[in-house]
Amino acid sequence: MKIAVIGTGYVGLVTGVALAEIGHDVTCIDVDRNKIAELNQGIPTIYEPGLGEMMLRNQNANRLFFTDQHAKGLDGVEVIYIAVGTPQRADGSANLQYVEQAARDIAETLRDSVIVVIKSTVPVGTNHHIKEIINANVAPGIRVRIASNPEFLREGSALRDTFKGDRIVVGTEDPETGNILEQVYKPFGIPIVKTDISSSEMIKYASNAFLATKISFINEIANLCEKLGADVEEVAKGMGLDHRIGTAFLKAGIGYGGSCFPKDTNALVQLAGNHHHDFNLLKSVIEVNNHQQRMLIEKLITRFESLAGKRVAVLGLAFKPNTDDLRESPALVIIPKLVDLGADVICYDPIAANQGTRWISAPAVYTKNILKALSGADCAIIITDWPDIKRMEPDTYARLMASPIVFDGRNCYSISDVKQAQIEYYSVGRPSVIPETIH
Ligand SMILES: NC(=O)C1=CN([C@@H]2O[C@H](COP(=O)(O)OP(=O)(O)OC[C@H]3O[C@@H](n4cnc5c(N)ncnc54)[C@H](O)[C@@H]3O)[C@@H](O)[C@H]2O)C=CC1
Ligand SMILES: O=C(O)[C@H]1O[C@H](OP(=O)(O)OP(=O)(O)OC[C@H]2O[C@@H](n3ccc(=O)[nH]c3=O)[C@H](O)[C@@H]2O)[C@H](O)[C@@H](O)[C@@H]1O
Repeated sequence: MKIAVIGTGYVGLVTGVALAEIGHDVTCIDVDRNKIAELNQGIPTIYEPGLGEMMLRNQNANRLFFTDQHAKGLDGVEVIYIAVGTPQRADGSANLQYVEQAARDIAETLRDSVIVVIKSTVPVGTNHHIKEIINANVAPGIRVRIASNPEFLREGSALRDTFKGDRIVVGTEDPETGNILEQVYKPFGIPIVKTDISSSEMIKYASNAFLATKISFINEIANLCEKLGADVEEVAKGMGLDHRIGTAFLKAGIGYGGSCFPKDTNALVQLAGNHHHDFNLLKSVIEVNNHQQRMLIEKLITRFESLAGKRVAVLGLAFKPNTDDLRESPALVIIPKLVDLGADVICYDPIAANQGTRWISAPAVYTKNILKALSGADCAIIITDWPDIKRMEPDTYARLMASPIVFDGRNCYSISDVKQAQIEYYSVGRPSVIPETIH
């Protein structure tokens, strides 16, 4: 099938590449000329393991094209995906200006009837609003059908999530549109949930809000474990083995970040409020997360009388491993606060180090060399559980640092391993380790 994808951010690019990989003829359109130029040279504009090879293979097979010209990209297509951003407005609601603009661009360019699929995460009611915009601007006689098809991929495992996802959700106004999209997706062999448009839009927000709730729940349990002498890793394992609960998303830590959980939970609270529904549970989930992101700093302040002049190594900038994305990363809260408290901050990230100065204005040094970051440091803070950080022997901290005091926001090491290394260790929801010699 001939398909266009509007937007080549994370979702648009992965969607375009995956649809080409299963045999469709795909053109991705973006208004960002620099991105299109890079993509046309076979350079992926996001960091995602395996994406570059798949992209190039499909470009070489003439199944995948990139353009900044809507007229060229939309010519003769049967299905158009909208995958542009829906960032958060100051009041927490979703900013729909890019989706609305994409709808106007489509309407002004269309010459034939099509199905417009909204893949961007949008509040309930947006698909109907977008259909109205298109119908108001499209040439007479052109029939546009609309469909909601939310995306569930995770950054860093986007290809696996796309090719081996649990379900594909398709919300339509009529069964025929649902059947056509079912054909588009058939080669993936993933169960397809066909539903109405409003339910489909809500499935996306409810899923992200539920996952965020699981994380804030286990983080609250972790905070309680610290006070009561229990170990949250043991608790999560014991809970998760009950199939009704499940082990996924029960990893306690420094709080969730990223481009979606924070924005989508806020947008759902706003949407509820607009309909006179006070979503108290979700408001608490957000509050718990905001506190969790500051929790390591509180521990640091309790441990040190003053951070003035202390050399602090921050390990990890990205909001999670396998991405260079810093959006809503706890690093954005923690690093400026450390600088404020007078610390001399050096930050390590294997992939995102060169993004540091773009995102954080407070003065800090950024490096891709973990040994350089740790050498001579007075304490270390782990923000991202990158595999190389997790693989590092705990006694490396003792060997390299001026004083091996580690605040681990991701529970990277087992308590028994840490006890064998001569380091002082504070993690999340587990007993602290303070070697005899330090007492
Ligand atoms: N990033 C993620 O992992 C996931 C994101 N989502 C949702 O998918 C949507 C897209 O997210 P991202 O890919 O992260 O967005 P992004 O902000 O990284 O990229 C959006 C792209 O759209 C382009 N664009 C904006 N207006 C345009 C227009 N009128 N015509 C052509 N291109 C245009 C921009 O230049 C940009 O390249 C959002 O609603 C997000 O909530 C859903 C699941 C996962
Ligand atoms: O709508 C979206 O954009 C996407 O948001 C999340 O995906 P993503 O943000 O890429 O990453 P996750 O792996 O879900 O992690 C989000 C945050 O939660 C944290 N997390 C995750 C799991 C956990 O057990 N504990 C925990 O603290 C991670 O460290 C990270 O900061 C969802 O998992 C995707 O299904 C969804 O499509």
